[in-house]
Amino acid sequence: MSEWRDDSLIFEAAEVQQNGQRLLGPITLDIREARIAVIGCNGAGKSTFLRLAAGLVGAARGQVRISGLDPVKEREGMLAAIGILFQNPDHQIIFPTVHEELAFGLRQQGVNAADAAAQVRAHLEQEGRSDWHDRLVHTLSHGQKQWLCLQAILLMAPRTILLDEPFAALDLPTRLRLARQLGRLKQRLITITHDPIHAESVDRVIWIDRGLVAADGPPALILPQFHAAMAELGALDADPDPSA
Ligand SMILES: Nc1ncnc2c1ncn2[C@@H]1O[C@H](COP(=O)(O)OP(=O)(O)OP(=O)(O)O)[C@@H](O)[C@H]1O
Repeated sequence: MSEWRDDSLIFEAAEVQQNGQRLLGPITLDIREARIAVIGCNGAGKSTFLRLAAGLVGAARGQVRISGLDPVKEREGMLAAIGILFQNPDHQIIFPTVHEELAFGLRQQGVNAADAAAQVRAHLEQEGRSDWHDRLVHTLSHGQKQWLCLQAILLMAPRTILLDEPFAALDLPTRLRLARQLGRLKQRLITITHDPIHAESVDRVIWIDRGLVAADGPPALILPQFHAAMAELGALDADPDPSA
């Protein structure tokens, strides 16, 4: 990552709209830290924010620049710049077998078929899951599919990895293993998390509320405000009426 001259993620008054309705923004952020947590309530706009960063949705207004590139227009450049792990692995998986799924991203990055196959074998072996090579993806559990999707991204080694609640469906040993694996990575990680302990360990916390950045800064500053607001909401029997 350090060899790359510009690994910034810049959002300039960026807005996401759906059928003329604003889902997110305007958001203005300049992200250069290595470990970022994105926090907020259900429906706040966290996944939409990751999708905007990955170029899966375009900015209806304003702009997004990943390493200086427009993530919607520069799809090829994005393969090395950014990878995203969706909340639901079924939205991500394309191929019927584990080895095909793992090799796909590498092939997209221009690795030849033989080298991609060798890398996949070596990776599964290193993870102690060589027996998964020919497994049919539809026979995997939800958590196993999520693990597979993450391994596919790790094989591609993009400079920034976007993770939408990566631990949500994982059992404890896999979660601990994965946390260690992620902790060792040189890449930037931007993680949507509801886990307060994880959020405490990052360089920067971005709190999204009703499609806007409610607060942004070091965890020691942001998390006490966030937890106080969440405790207040949790004390109510229902969310406040947004139209009131
Ligand atoms: N394609 C869409 N069409 C209409 N509304 C959408 C669409 N995608 C998301 N939304 C709405 O945008 C808002 C933000 O959704 P988003 O998935 O980004 O929230 P989130 O913070 O990731 O929530 P959660 O923690 O529940 O995963 C929600 O109100 C959601 O209903």
